[in-house]
Amino acid sequence: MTAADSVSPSLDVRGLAYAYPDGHQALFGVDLTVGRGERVALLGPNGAGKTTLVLHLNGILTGGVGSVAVAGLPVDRRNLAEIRRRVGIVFQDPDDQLFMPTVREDVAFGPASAGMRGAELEARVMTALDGVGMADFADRPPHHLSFGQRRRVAVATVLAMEPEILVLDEPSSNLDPASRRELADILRSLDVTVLMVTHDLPYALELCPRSVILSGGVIAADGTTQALLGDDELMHTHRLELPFGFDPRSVTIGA
Ligand SMILES: Nc1ncnc2c1ncn2[C@@H]1O[C@H](COP(=O)(O)OP(=O)(O)OP(=O)(O)O)[C@@H](O)[C@H]1O
Repeated sequence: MTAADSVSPSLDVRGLAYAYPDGHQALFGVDLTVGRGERVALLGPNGAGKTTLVLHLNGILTGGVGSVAVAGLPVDRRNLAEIRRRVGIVFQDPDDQLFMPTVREDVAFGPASAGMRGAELEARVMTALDGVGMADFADRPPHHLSFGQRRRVAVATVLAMEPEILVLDEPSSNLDPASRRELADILRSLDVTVLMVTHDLPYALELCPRSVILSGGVIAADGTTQALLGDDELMHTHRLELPFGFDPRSVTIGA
């Protein structure tokens, strides 16, 4: 297994342009660099190209113009196994990621597929489950857990691969306020680079010091989440709306 390059940024996207096979151009030259340990929210209206961008990060989509590198390693067909270890994507529906009889087996699946066995595997699984506060649930069937607990286990399945970057698609969706807060605390406690795609702007503000707005297939803004969400004209232009009465200056951002 290639060691991740410790000097390069976690993610380096340069000039990424992509048209779907039907000819629809979804990305028009995206540049995005995310440094080690940063937490960045990827914001933008429906159809902006956020999913298209994310699917390029681990090579699910390829064939566009430009380049994507993860910790210095270019995303291309020859590197896909290592890239998929480095880029952990947590999809919106945890049931897309949980399919084994027990939580432990689900979390073990990735590292075991990469050849890990025995005490090393068990330690890896328990560290990942501890990280999301689910160690006590290791022997439970995932389908007996609540939605919020299943989402945490889905995060653990990705953490067990010790990714360079954790990509979360709408992590707060369908969570009650307590689960939402608990997941935010967990994500803040992790020592990993985070890219979070979300329409939940208060959650972006709570978790991510930096945000990027993708709109019409281009990066329209990149700055502190507080500054972006506080810019009424920018928000209006890109169809981003804060909940009524929400003042982004009133939130203390967790570093
Ligand atoms: N398989 C596909 N074939 C053709 N066009 C597609 C395909 N998937 C997405 N698109 C188009 O590409 C554009 C970007 O879509 P994408 O799903 O990346 O947006 P998004 O920002 O993730 O939106 P949302 O917030 O609604 O999830 C949209 O215009 C969409 O219709």
